[in-house]
This record gives sequence, C-alpha cells and structure tokens, in this order.
Amino acid sequence: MIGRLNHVAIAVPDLGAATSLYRDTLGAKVSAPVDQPEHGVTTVFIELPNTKIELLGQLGDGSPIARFLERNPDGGIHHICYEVDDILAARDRLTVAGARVLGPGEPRIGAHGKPVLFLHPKDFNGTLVELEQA
Ligand SMILES: CC[C@@H](C(=O)O)C(=O)SCCNC(=O)CCNC(=O)[C@H](O)C(C)(C)COP(=O)(O)OP(=O)(O)OC[C@H]1O[C@@H](n2cnc3c(N)ncnc32)[C@H](O)[C@@H]1OP(=O)(O)O
Ligand SMILES: [Co+2]
Repeated sequence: MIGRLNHVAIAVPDLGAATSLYRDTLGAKVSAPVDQPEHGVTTVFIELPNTKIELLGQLGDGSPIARFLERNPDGGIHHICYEVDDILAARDRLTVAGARVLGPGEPRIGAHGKPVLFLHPKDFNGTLVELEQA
C-alpha cells in the first residue's frame, strides 16, 4: 500500500543553523523557510537525488514538535513520510488493522499542497509515520 519515501523530517531547535549546516557544510540544495500555521511548524526542504529531508522548526505555542524538542534538545528524526495512492483508502484500511490515526482523522493539506495524515508512533515501532497522497 505504501509507495515512495517522500521525506524524512528532522525537528531542530534552530532552523537557521540547521539550514546553514545542510546548505553550507553538506552542500545541499535547500528551500526557503515556509511557515505552516495549520501545522504549528516552519519547514525547510532539502532536495536530495532520491528523496527529501524536511527540517522542522517550532511555530507558535502548542506546536506538535514542542515536546519532542524538550525530550531531544539537540533535535532528532521526527517522522518519515510515505506516499500513498489513495489516502482515504489507506486510512480506512489502517484503522481496521488497529492503527491510530492522529487528530480528527480527516486528512489536512500538507507542505506540498496534498492531503496528509499521521499515524501514532507507538503503532509503528516507535516511528511517527506521515502519509501523503501521491
Ligand atoms: C508541514 C506539514 C506536514 C508535512 O506536509 O510534511 C508535517 O510534517 S507537520 C509535522 C508536525 N506535525 C505532527 O507531528 C502531527 C502529528 N503529531 C502529533 O500529533 C504529536 O506530535 C504526537 C505524535 C501525538 C506526539 O505528541 P507529544 O505531545 O509530543 O508526545 P506524547 O508525550 O503524547 O508522546 C506519547 C509517546 O510517543 C512518543 N513520541 C512522541 N513523538 C514521537 C516521535 N516524533 N517519534 C517517535 N516517538 C514519539 C513519546 O516519546 C511518548 O512515548 P512514551 O514516553 O514511551 O510514552
Ligand atoms: Co512531514
């Protein structure tokens, strides 16, 4: 059911410093930062030949990455995002299989303008999973 790896997300305490690290030290192509107020984060995408890295900075109070950064003050891998052909069919199939879909259960529009959903990390070997409509 899952398809391509769309991105690996890394939550960071200082988005400017992390962007500089990827652009200037690792020599990667980086995007401009974009605030995602619906998601409580600011994103910077690193374009790699075979996938993307999503740098996540905290945006506003109640950001979903706030507690993660409290527990991991240097930052860390926060989630992985797989593409699915039909996000509603994927949600329904996973729910029947016992996986917990986070939030209200309806997809929201993500950083690429496509519907996304998140699955509880406790149901996927301690890894927060994002699904994005391909
Ligand atoms: C920009 C849009 C979009 C895109 O298009 O790419 C994005 O990527 S938005 C990214 C940010 N949004 C989200 O992460 C939304 C979904 N996340 C959540 O709803 C919450 O973050 C969470 C997963 C429910 C965690 O909530 P939190 O309050 O931080 O933690 P808890 O204390 O409730 O945690 C319970 C349990 O789970 C462990 N945990 C938490 N986060 C992670 C994680 N990222 N990876 C692995 N494990 C995680 C946490 O350690 C707790 O474990 P125990 O201590 O053993 O109970
Ligand atoms: Co993401």
